[in-house]
Amino acid sequence: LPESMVDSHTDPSNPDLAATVGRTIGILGSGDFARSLATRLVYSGFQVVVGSRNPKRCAGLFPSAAEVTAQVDAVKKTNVIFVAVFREHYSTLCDLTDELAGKILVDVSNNTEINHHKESNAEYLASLFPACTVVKGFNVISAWTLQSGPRDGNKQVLICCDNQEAKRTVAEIAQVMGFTPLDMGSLSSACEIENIPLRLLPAWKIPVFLALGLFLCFYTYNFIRQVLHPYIWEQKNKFYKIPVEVVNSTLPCVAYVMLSLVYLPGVLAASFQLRYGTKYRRFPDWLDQWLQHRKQIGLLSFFCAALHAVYSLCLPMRRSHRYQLINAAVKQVMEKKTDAWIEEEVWRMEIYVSFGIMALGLLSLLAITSLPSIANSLNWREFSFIQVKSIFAYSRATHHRQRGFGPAALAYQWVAPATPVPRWA
Ligand SMILES: NC(=O)C1=CN([C@@H]2O[C@H](COP(=O)(O)OP(=O)(O)OC[C@H]3O[C@@H](n4cnc5c(N)ncnc54)[C@H](OP(=O)(O)O)[C@@H]3O)[C@@H](O)[C@H]2O)C=CC1
Ligand SMILES: [Cu+2]
Repeated sequence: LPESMVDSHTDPSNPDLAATVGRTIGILGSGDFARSLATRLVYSGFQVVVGSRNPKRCAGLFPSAAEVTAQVDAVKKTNVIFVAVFREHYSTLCDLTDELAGKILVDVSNNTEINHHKESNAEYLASLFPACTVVKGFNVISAWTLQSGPRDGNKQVLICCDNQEAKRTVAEIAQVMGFTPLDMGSLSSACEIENIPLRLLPAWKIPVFLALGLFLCFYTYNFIRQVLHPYIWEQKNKFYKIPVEVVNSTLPCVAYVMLSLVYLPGVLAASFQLRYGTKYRRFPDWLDQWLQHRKQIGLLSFFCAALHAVYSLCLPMRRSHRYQLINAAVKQVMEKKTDAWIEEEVWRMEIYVSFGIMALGLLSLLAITSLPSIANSLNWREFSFIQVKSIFAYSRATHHRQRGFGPAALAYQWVAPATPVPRWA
């Protein structure tokens, strides 16, 4: 598992950090990424020298504090060089082999397809320049993020390299730029790091399929009950219920089951830990996976509940509802009844609607506090106050505090992962 490099470097008075500022950093290439990187580095207090094949043409595009020169000159002036060039053009840099010898090259490149090439871009660069130390990093950061400054949800820079010293240097640069460096180990992890920006919402795949599956099951059940059964046994045509009413009775079922699936793995994890008497034993893989998907499952549950609320609000807008109302009124007139008020029914509905609104309110609170930017602004007690006490009895919560971060605390968290996973995952 990735080990965060932050802890040992967070101290701003750290002499290593102070030494990085004011240092010269080189960039090869003058494209979007190079420009954003140069801007960020200049803001962060570094000297920047950009090496371009055509320095005159692109000098105006860079901040004035950055020096734009020929590739050879730029390389000579610094020991750390970001290669902001596509993989396809790495070989054109071979003219610089002598000047580059002994320096740190940072490979920031991405691919257009997962596992497109046999070896990762970084390993390819390392094979072209055996006398250099290649560090993989920054590819998970977009040019836009670089330019606008690191934001909460997108702060981590994954770094890997075979040389500890070089990795440390690049990690320090990332830190001065306001990012959170994350040590991903040796250069052989580069392939994994290069695949990250290409994955489409990896954490959402299982939860989305789960939600769809549940929806399908409940929809079929509700369809049989509300439409098919009356049709077969009473010859009543209720097919108009398919688009709204059946969907509306399906959504809360999905929301409830999903919400219980958010809390169930915590309980299982707690029993697992109690059974083995330790929290230092790994959970089985399926449980680990499940624990890590709780946030997405919870948010999908909220999504279904929110849709259910909108559908419910729209129920009286339908023409079918209007006809039913008129028919009932006509029927009542024919029966010469003047008052249709049934006290019990009225109370049932009032309470029913009120509870529904409150449940949705609580669920929104859970969903909002599970967003990283908000969860980060709460401390552990505040977080558990909202996540735990808004739902469970206070006695359970005091029980957690005695157990610290042990099994019981785990049981009721919605989002905190059992194992440290990178934020972007
Ligand atoms: N754009 C983004 O958001 C991100 C980009 N990256 C990576 O950064 C790298 C650069 O991307 P980006 O800046 O967007 O690309 P651009 O096409 O905008 O820039 C590429 C630059 O490469 C330089 N270059 C050097 N040698 C050659 C050559 N032989 N043929 C063509 N160009 C050459 C050129 O600069 P000059 O003419 O001055 O020599 C050119 O400006 C890529 O590897 C990309 O995967 C990674 C993360 C995000
Ligand atoms: Cu409801």
